Amino acid sequence: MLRLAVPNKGALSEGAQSMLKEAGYRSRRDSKELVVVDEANGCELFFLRPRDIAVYVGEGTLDLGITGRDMLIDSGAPVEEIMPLGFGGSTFRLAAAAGAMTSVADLDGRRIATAYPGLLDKYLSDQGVDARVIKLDGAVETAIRLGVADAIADVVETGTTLRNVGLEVFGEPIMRSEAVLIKRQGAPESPGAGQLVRRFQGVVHARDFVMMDYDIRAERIEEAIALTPGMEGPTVSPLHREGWVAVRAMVRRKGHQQVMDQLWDIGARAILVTDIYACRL
Ligand SMILES: Nc1ncnc2c1ncn2[C@@H]1O[C@H](COP(=O)(O)OP(=O)(O)OP(=O)(O)O)[C@@H](O)[C@H]1O
Ligand SMILES: O=P(O)(O)OC[C@H]1O[C@H](OP(=O)(O)OP(=O)(O)O)[C@H](O)[C@@H]1O
Ligand SMILES: [Mg+2]
Repeated sequence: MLRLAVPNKGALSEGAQSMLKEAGYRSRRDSKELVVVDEANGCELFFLRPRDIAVYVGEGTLDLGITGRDMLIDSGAPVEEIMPLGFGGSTFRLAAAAGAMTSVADLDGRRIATAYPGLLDKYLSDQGVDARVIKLDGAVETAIRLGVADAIADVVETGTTLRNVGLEVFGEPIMRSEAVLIKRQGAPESPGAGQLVRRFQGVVHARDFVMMDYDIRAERIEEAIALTPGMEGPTVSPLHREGWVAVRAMVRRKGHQQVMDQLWDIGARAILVTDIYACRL
């Protein structure tokens, strides 16, 4: 049976559960359920702290896991990313009191509080900065006010938490993260893993793309295909009306309104956009 680690709480938990549900796997009945056996799909789901997931997968006790890219790097565990999952996006950034610091070089000889010491240590040594890393468990933004640190390195999504305590980011983002599917480095493919990856890719594509249908005069078809090339190529079918064709193609959700404008400008009509419920490309 395929053994998969899923975040049990926190910022990645809901996204991971929706992804599993859309991919046809069983979900847990309540948040206290720690192991779910999905007989129909031949897999077992283990609900674990997101921070521990890379450790379990790195040890080889579990075949696959869903965690954050930042947590994966922070853990230092021997795991690799199979695919990004398109949710749980964040940046990992340095911050200090407004106006106090402008670049990473200002950190030399200073104290930096973080819940991600592995990730921060690696960054500081890459940058050649000698600073003291203070490891905290969370709510690190308060460490500056309480005099425990001069700067912090933390997850920033909307920036609201930083603003609320009068801190400002400085320097370039240390990294961009999102939820990722991971496996042990160099591990052979576990039975059932290929199917799970294809299903997850199907969910990611179904969210990223829309289906576009429209009618257009046959002589403008090449221009239309250039705008909506589809995957293997769009489906073009004859219309009952002489000289017209119907076109059907998958189009990226982002920017699909612009594509509709451009199709309209070359004479396309009855342009319809629909969500894709599921797909396998
Ligand atoms: N707004 C956000 N706040 C925190 N983490 C986020 C956010 N958006 C996405 N993430 C991602 O979620 C993961 C952190 O998850 P979570 O917050 O559950 O862990 P944690 O902070 O160690 O746990 P806890 O908050 O329960 O102590 C990271 O990969 C992070 O990049
Ligand atoms: O930029 P924002 O949208 O404000 O989000 C970022 C904040 O959210 C996370 O905290 P979390 O709620 O996980 O608490 P924690 O610090 O205890 O982990 C993170 O550590 C930041 O504090
Ligand atoms: Mg957190």
